[in-house]
Amino acid sequence: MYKKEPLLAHIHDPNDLSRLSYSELSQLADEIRDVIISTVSHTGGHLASNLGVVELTIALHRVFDSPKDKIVWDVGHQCYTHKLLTGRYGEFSGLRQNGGISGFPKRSESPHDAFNTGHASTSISAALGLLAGESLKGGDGKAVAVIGDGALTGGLAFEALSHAGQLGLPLVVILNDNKMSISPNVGGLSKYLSRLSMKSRYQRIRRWIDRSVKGFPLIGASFYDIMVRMKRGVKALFYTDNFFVDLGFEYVGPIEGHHIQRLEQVLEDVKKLGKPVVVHVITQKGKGYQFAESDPSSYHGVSPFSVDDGLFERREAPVFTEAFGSAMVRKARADERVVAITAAMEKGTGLAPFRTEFPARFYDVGIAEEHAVSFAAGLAAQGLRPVVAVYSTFIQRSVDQVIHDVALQNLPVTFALDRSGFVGDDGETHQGLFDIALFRSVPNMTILAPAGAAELDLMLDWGTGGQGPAAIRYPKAPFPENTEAFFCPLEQGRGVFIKRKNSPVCLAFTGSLYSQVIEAESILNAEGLSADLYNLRFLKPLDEEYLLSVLNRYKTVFFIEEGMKQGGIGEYAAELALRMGASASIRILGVSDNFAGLGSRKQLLELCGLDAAGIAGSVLAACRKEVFSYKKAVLG
Ligand SMILES: Cc1ncc(C[n+]2csc(CCOP(=O)(O)OP(=O)(O)O)c2C)c(N)n1
Ligand SMILES: CC(=O)[C@@H](O)[C@H](O)COP(=O)(O)O
Ligand SMILES: [Mg+2]
Repeated sequence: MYKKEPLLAHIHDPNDLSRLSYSELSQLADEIRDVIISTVSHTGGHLASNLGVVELTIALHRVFDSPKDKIVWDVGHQCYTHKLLTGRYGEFSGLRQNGGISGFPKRSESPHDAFNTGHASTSISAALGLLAGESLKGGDGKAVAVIGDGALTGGLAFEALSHAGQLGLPLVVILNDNKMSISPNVGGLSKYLSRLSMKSRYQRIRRWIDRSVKGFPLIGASFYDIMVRMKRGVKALFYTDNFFVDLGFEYVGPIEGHHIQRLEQVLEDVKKLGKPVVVHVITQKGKGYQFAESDPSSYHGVSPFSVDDGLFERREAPVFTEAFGSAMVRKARADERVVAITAAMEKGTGLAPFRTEFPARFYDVGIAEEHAVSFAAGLAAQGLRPVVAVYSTFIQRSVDQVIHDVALQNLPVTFALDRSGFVGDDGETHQGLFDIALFRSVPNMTILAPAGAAELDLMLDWGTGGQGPAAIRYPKAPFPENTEAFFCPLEQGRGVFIKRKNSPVCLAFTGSLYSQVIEAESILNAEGLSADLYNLRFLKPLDEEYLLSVLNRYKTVFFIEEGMKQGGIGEYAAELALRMGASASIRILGVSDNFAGLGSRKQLLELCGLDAAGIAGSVLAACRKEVFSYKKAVLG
């Protein structure tokens, strides 16, 4: 059979697209899908979302003149085709790998990446800012925000739509509607978009009328009036309300999102409109890969898999998320006040079994973390015990709601902060390194860090049974085998010793680093040193007297935390030691004042000296230094 010359390798810049025919563009789309599927099957990544926007991305790059025109990708998890068309085909095999290219847009990577994204619902604000900036500078570059129906459920997107309607700048908002967030999209907005799709007939008629009126300029005022009246009549019939139009946008759509030529025609039209416009595009998530088409949720973000049968590589051990999910079901069985809330992360947070057993006590609020927290506060004020299950990185959205709506009223809301610490391949936008520092300063707040599943269970009891807010932080990692110490009842503000041999050195650690600390101790033993191991459990509040007694027992205490050093637990202990005159010298191992980038959790722990070898190395270096200064002082 005749084999077609591959095209993708010859696309170095979006301008190269202009010389391709529509049949070549269709071949290019197939090639792009093949590259995405085969690469992601090795690297992991966001498969289904990317497969859904191949044609849309090609059309956008043919119509708009990137990088002069700015295309902002919401969340950015669907930017793979964009990367392949903007000179990164050669680097694509390093997708999401340490030293490779990011799975999200990065301005540092390419001038075509107009704005960094990763968290949802920022694109309209950012694109509007880019456009306003261009206009102030007197330029004529355009701006496009590409936002999914899921990301549009976030409040920030609505704030931006409102402002854009007010400014009236010619912002193009592409609403990529595939009826899916990670799970099926939820809420009134999702239903509204479906209703809009059903009204597509109106749009066709409206355009036909517009064309007819424009086409007969000399036909006289009376005919024009009739047409305008007819247009109003049609509007009354098919188009009673359009949210976007009411905000000051033109609305076009819905348009089939896998037909490059048709997309292009519409985009060419809206480019010339000179006012804000929403282009409603219907796409299929997972398009072109049967397993992803039939189960887009499971193929949203994937680990490596086999292309032929769609099966994922087996994970070695159960992870904290699963321990949390099972614990939640047990708590709900025992206490009917327990309810669960997720902001569009039902699967990721392990709440699917809870939802199945307690559908009436489960709330998916959409990508709306701020609302999730204030909503939980309301439930708590009614005597319920809400648990907001949210990734550490996404609770950053809700700092004010945690302070203003929950902590100020001392309401018993439990925050289950999954993915606390390094999350790996999503990179800097998703690392969960700030929660300790963000919430340690909040009065009434309790922060807990389990080292294992049994401890997580105890902590969930503590949170749901307590009188005020509690955050439980745990990593994206397998949980270690339970040991006796994990079952010790919790005592407010105190940790628990995992090993205690009256060594001169103590390693005090946040739970997620349990395995690394245990292994570090073995390395130290092999070097002839021993260390006591203290699992902090509580990161706030701390029983100062007790902590002081711990500090006074050792020559050196290492505080080892999977989070930022600034505002962390070690910093607090150092201040306590100084204030109360503790004898121990304090060392802090944590993440220094920097954003942690791409790499697996293992690689990032290594990079920050928080893996077993790094921890042991720091202890050995400190002890050697201390022996050296002792020798110098005592022996001269
Ligand atoms: C603030 C925030 N919350 C949650 C997420 C996790 N998340 C990433 S993509 C996604 C679904 C997005 O749906 P949509 O915008 O419709 O894009 P699609 O994947 O359907 O193309 C979610 C919930 C996020 N990135 N940011
Ligand atoms: C893009 C995004 O924010 C999510 O899809 C995120 O990547 C999910 O992370 P996990 O794979 O850890 O659930
Ligand atoms: Mg969607």
